[in-house]
Amino acid sequence: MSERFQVDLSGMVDLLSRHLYSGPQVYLRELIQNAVDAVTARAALDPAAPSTIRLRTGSDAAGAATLEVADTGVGLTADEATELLATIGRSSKRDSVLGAGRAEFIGQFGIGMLAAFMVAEQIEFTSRSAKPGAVPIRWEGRADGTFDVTELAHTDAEIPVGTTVRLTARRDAAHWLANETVLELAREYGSLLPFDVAMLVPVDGGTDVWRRITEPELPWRIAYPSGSARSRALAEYCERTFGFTPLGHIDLDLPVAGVSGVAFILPQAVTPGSGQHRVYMKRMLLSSRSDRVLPEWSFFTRAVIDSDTLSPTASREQLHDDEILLGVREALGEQVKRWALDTLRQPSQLARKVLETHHLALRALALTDSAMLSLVSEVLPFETSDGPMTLAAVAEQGELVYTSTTEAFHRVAAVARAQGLVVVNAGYVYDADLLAKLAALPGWRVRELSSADLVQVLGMPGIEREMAAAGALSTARGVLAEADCDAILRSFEPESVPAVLLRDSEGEHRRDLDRERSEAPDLWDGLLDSFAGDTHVRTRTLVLNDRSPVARRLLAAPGGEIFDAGLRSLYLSAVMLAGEGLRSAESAALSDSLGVLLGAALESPSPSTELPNSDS
Ligand SMILES: Nc1ncnc2c1ncn2[C@@H]1O[C@H](COP(=O)(O)OP(=O)(O)OP(=O)(O)O)[C@@H](O)[C@H]1O
Repeated sequence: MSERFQVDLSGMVDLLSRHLYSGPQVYLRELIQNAVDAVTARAALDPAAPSTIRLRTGSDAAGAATLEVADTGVGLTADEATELLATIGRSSKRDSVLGAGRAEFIGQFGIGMLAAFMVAEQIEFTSRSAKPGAVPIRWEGRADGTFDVTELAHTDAEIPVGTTVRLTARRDAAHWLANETVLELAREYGSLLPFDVAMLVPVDGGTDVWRRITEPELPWRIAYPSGSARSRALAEYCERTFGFTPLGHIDLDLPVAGVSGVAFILPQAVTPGSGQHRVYMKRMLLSSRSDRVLPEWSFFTRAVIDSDTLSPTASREQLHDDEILLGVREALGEQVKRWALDTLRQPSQLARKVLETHHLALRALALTDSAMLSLVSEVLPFETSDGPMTLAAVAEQGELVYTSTTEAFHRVAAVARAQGLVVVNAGYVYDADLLAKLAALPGWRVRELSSADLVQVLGMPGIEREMAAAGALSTARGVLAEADCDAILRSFEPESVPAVLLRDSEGEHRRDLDRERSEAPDLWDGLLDSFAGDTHVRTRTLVLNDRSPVARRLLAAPGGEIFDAGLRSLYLSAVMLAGEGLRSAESAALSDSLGVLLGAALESPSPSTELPNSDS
């Protein structure tokens, strides 16, 4: 003879609460959802039937907390109660006979009732089925896995069609049935349900009043006299729901997939990857922190989405990651992009605020889409050596040259500016990738700055100056070799910058020198050799500025301790100017060099600092 599996109820409840649900609070969602499904099933049989759900907390004779959820739904006969309520995994909503119109139901797994045992010692159903002539019944189930069903001899008026589920709290879970907790949870899960759901709550003066939990219509579907009235109402809804006043909103609508909603634009910048959207399934909250319904780059919004078609996981707290979800995510992402393309190109206060606040998100978005990339190039200001400019404006002037690190940008910005060369700082997150993508678009000439670019724009000093400084430069190269740094002389604006440091990791400078040497007349050979004699390719080059009085004075000074200290000071301030920061040995070297310079200056005070002779 074949036997049936035995199920240990407390083991099942433990399994659900620890491994399936995020916590005991979901018990209320399951109860409300069963009531909603029952009301939906009755409406399918009789569209004129009442459809209300009422919640009421209290306590029993022994003082244990209780909660009643009463619905005017389809109800249960004694046989159905025995079969459906006491069989784990059995659901009327998958049944071809009982589940007429089943696509309308939220429940489907037949395990939701078990969630009530996470907080209840006992669950009691008092129900009258909508079937003609049905006798009211009471089903009592206990946490130890036992249950009773009794038929009641009550009149229709005493027990109308529908079901009242009454939970008696477990001693350690009474707080889950407290009035304010139930009210908060009911609002969280059920506020968008298309039914009249109300709860009895105490008000000042000791009386109880029925408070409606549900909003009359999906907030984004309500008709308003004007667009601005609608925007205001949606902003208020956002404040109630998310606790922030949005910069604006984006309507989301995918009728083919039964998906609609609204994405609110956050008033502050947020870090990428923090998608926390509210997802409703047939208008019952599924998740308040979903990152699946919109693409990752839409982290500058918080969306509220309702769906008829997406599938929940069994915990009903996540979306099933299937093809439909993938399609919905992509299509909703397209709607966000379309909004950005339409709104941000036109100058408006909203466009300005969104660009200012969410430029990072827009950069992330531009990486995924070439239309967005060209939008970003037209509207987002980037840091350039000529102040903030859009990439399109930079490109208008010719080739777009950029540095891929902020350090490199700082190293060259002042000098580039003075030579009229516009350099874009692409050192911030996403920017170098953006420029690389832009380079692949037709009509764009984009290139990373090489030190050859700068060496080219820095003017050569006159031949006499080269000759005069050759010895000092050679000494300087000897001193800087300790820092793996080369030294050259150029003449450039601004004269207030005595020296700049170029990073030359790929040896561009070396190639540059080779090229110059091959093109130079004989007269230059010796000079250039004095730079290039050492075959070791230095990683950096200190470019001394022949227009700077400081650099000129140094090059005119005799070699020795003071020359070395002056050169090291120039080198280390160029390192700092490049935004590299000093290592501890370098700080010590700077301090030593300044000590030498100060010492020399104090030992031989210049005539101008001498006090005037009192006799004269
Ligand atoms: N308020 C109610 N009115 C009428 N029938 C109910 C009610 N609550 C539960 N039932 C019946 O009990 C069955 C089991 O409910 P349960 O919540 O365990 O599963 P479900 O709602 O079918 O699926 P899910 O696990 O997805 O919630 C339901 O299918 C339904 O037939």
